[in-house]
Parts: sequence; C-alpha cells; structure tokens
Amino acid sequence: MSSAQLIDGKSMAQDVKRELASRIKRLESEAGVRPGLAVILVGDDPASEVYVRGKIRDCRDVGIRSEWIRLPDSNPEEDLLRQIDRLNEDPRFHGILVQLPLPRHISAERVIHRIRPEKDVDGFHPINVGKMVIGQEAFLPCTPYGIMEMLRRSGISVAGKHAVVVGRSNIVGKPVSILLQQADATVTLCHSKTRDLAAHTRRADILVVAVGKARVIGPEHVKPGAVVIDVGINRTEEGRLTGDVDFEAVRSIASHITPVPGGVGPMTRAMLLVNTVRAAERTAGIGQG
Ligand SMILES: Nc1nc(=O)c2c([nH]1)NC[C@@H]1CN(c3ccc(C(=O)N[C@@H](CCC(=O)O)C(=O)O)cc3)C=[N+]21
Ligand SMILES: [Mg+2]
Repeated sequence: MSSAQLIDGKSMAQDVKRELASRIKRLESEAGVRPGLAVILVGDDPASEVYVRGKIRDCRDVGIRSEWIRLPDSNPEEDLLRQIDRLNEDPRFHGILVQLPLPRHISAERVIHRIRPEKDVDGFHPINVGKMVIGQEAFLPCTPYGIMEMLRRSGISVAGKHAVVVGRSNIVGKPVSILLQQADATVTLCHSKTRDLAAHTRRADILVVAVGKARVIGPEHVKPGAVVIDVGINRTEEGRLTGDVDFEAVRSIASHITPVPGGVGPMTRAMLLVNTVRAAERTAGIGQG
C-alpha cells in the first residue's frame, strides 16, 4: 500500500530557526538590537508550564532575549494589565505573549486589547486580525502562519485548490481559512453544526483539521491524494499525544500528512520566533514593511 509523504514540522522548524540566526546577527550589527520576547503565564497549569518553558528554550536557541513572568492564579486582572503596560513601554521587549487559557476571573479579550499591536506577536489583537483579513502587513497568528509555511516549504501549491478547514476557532480555523483564500484556494469552512462533514471533507485537495478531538477524521473523510494538515493535540488514555486525524488509516490515502507530535506544533513555535524577530526589525527600520 502507498503511504503519504510526511510533512516534517520538526525539521522545518529547525530550518526556520537557522534562517533567523542571520537576521538576528544583522539586527545586532546594523542596529545594535537584540530581539526580546516577554512571556506571561498566570497560574500553574502544568501543560501551559511545559509550553512556556519550550518557548523560552526556543528563544535561547536562536539568541532572542526572553523573560518569563509568572503570576499567581489569584492575580487580579488589573495587575496583569499593569504588567502589560510596563512591557508595552519597555524597549528591550519587541514581543509580548500572554499564555492562554487565562484563569476565569480574567478577561482574555481585555488582556489581548491591552497589548500594543506592534508587540502582539501572537497576532490576536483586533488590529492585527483586521489587517490580516484585508491583506495588509500584520502579525499572523502562529499556527495558521506555520501551516502556510509548511505548505510552501513542501512545494504544495494552493492556488485554485479546494481547501477544507474543519473548526472555526479565532486562533486557528478562522484565520487559516482566510490565509488559504488569500493564497487563491477555494475554501470551505466546516464546524460542529456542519451537516454531512464527510461530504465536504472528501472534496478537499487540502484538508486542515483543527477541532481538538481525536479521530474526528478517518479514511472515509479523505479524498485519495489529498494533503492533510492535523492541528489537533490530544492526549490518549495512555498519555501519548495524538492529533484529530486517524493517522495510520489516513496516511495510506493522503499524498502528504503532518504527524502529531512533530508537525504543526513545532512550526507554531518557530513562527512565534519569526514574529518576534520581525517586530524587532520593524523598530530598527530593517527589512520590508
Ligand atoms: N498566547 C498563546 N499563544 C499560543 O500560541 C498558544 C497559547 N497561548 N496557549 C496554548 C496554545 C497551544 N500551543 C502549542 C504550540 C506548540 C506546541 C508543540 O510544539 N507541540 C509539540 C509537542 C509538545 C509536547 O510534547 O507536549 C508537537 O506537536 O510536536 C503545542 C501547542 C500554543 N498555544
Ligand atoms: Mg467547532
């Protein structure tokens, strides 16, 4: 039986990091600027802790200054907003990331609004979302940006293809559907109320799945030769990570497929570094935009 080509996000992320090294050197030599990222974690959720530790390690690997600001779970929203105000004014930090989810007493919306759009390396601020939608230069959200970069680096053309996105979250499904459309795909956006999901997904040349539920996509959902991008990160009962796609069954049908782990996740992290370096370049007047 034939088997899909793996889209290796881990090795692509290493390539992205290598490419950033020269941009970081240029920032230093031409502008005396070292890019900086501040990461705020509220509370002690173990999964968030692991993610933030990974982001800090990524920064160290490529030479980005980073600061990890830990706040207790009970931290008042007003205090978090003041920390953001301080970082907005601190020229050492070109990017600010507030790890989500936040404790229930804190409004993610107010927090995201408070970050200066020029430092919003997550691409979550409405200014950046709006610019993205109308095709202006903006910070792109890291997962959708990473997906587009994985397609490009795999030599997969998007123009004229039928792309089907499953899931309509503000951080993945909605923005990736817009980026695919801007790359000249014909886009169908499916979600929890979609009737006959398989009838839609079976028409996809490029299928992006961002639902957050293991095995929502099986072989019956996939057209032979399709490109399958799995954004899901789910934990099995045995504690293994698994995506939203039944990987073993789908890999014999698809032409390309992303693994979990080692697919979209590492590229999401890499694009955060790209956005941070871009933010620093902008303040230094280097590069396009
Ligand atoms: N403000 C904010 N921005 C985010 O971008 C953000 C966030 N909050 N909250 C949580 C989600 C989740 N997220 C991941 C990124 C990389 C991996 C990743 O690298 N995953 C590895 C596996 C990691 C592991 O072993 O747990 C992989 O798929 O190979 C996972 C999850 C970013 N998020
Ligand atoms: Mg949904």
